[in-house]
Amino acid sequence: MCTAATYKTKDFYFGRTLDYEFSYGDEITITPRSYVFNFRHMGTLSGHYAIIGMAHVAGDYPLYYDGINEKGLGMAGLNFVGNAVYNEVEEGKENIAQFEFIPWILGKCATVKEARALLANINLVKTPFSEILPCAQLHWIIADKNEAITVEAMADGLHIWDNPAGVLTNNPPFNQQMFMLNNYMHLSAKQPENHFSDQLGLKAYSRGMGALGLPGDLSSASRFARVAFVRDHSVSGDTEAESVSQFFHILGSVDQQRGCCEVEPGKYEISLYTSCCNGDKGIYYYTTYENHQISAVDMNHEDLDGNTLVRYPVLQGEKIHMQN
Ligand SMILES: C[C@H](CCC(=O)NCCS(=O)(=O)O)[C@H]1CC[C@H]2[C@@H]3CC[C@@H]4C[C@H](O)CC[C@]4(C)[C@H]3C[C@H](O)[C@]12C
Repeated sequence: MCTAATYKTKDFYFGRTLDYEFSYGDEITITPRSYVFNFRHMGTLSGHYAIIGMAHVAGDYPLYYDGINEKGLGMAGLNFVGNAVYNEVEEGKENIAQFEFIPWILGKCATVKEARALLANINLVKTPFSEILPCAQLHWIIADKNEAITVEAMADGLHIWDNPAGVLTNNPPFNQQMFMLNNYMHLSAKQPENHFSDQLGLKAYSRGMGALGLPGDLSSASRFARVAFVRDHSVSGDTEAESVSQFFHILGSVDQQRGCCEVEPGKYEISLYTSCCNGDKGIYYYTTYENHQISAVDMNHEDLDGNTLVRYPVLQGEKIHMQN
């Protein structure tokens, strides 16, 4: 499972949790403007927007899971198992392999509006990256400071949904996730009033009862509702520290602890990392399951006109601030 969200204070923030039972070996990876992308069916692309994000680098190719570009456009791929369907190559279309989708959009588009235009002629194809890295079944969130969309390639075609909630999790398809939010329209951050009965002296005996019924489990639909509620009610100051802190609290509401989601005997899905990109400043913040201290890589500290990938390892290990 995974959860992605957008957030806005003074700046625009975008990030995700990556929940799985093992890591593919990821690095915070900056692709500078002159790095040459050799698209499988679309020729080469150099001279594109610079990108920073989390990627598994294979043979000098950045297989991005999530990231932002220098214009503040963000994109993340999340599991969509059983529903994602990719096509055969089609003459006259822009044929993009699933693993090329993030570089294609973030390399070429400055805004969601531009991404929508590029998506009009796209054909997401099933060409795998390699034999050992076959197609991942994903759907995507693409967002900037003004709006977000969800892209789902399914058996009945490519869906591009407006995403006013600014969140994405996994199954079921996005329109169903949005519909299920209707079930929670009575939830509130305020204390509830007794509409149940005027015969019974019911009262709020605890704080937080306005959101009683918000699902607390780890299922994709429950995480969708929970993070949508938390994000929508989030209050934060405008400073970078306050905003980043609040963003990690939003995604903290769907954090997965080892032991609660057993995927096979003795194997547990956990939140391997949580990211928070500042789209305006080009900074990639992250924490990991084993490292709650926020670490960060700033793309503007690198030469963005270069042609080789810049890679930083994910820092692990808890740093405990002993006070005596
Ligand atoms: C496992 C992750 C999703 C986690 C998730 O959602 N778990 C919920 C399970 S559940 O759905 O809730 O049951 C996904 C998210 C992004 C993926 C990479 C994308 C680039 C690249 C694409 C290539 O084609 C294959 C290798 C590749 C490195 C991919 C590996 C893996 O697939 C990644 C990490």
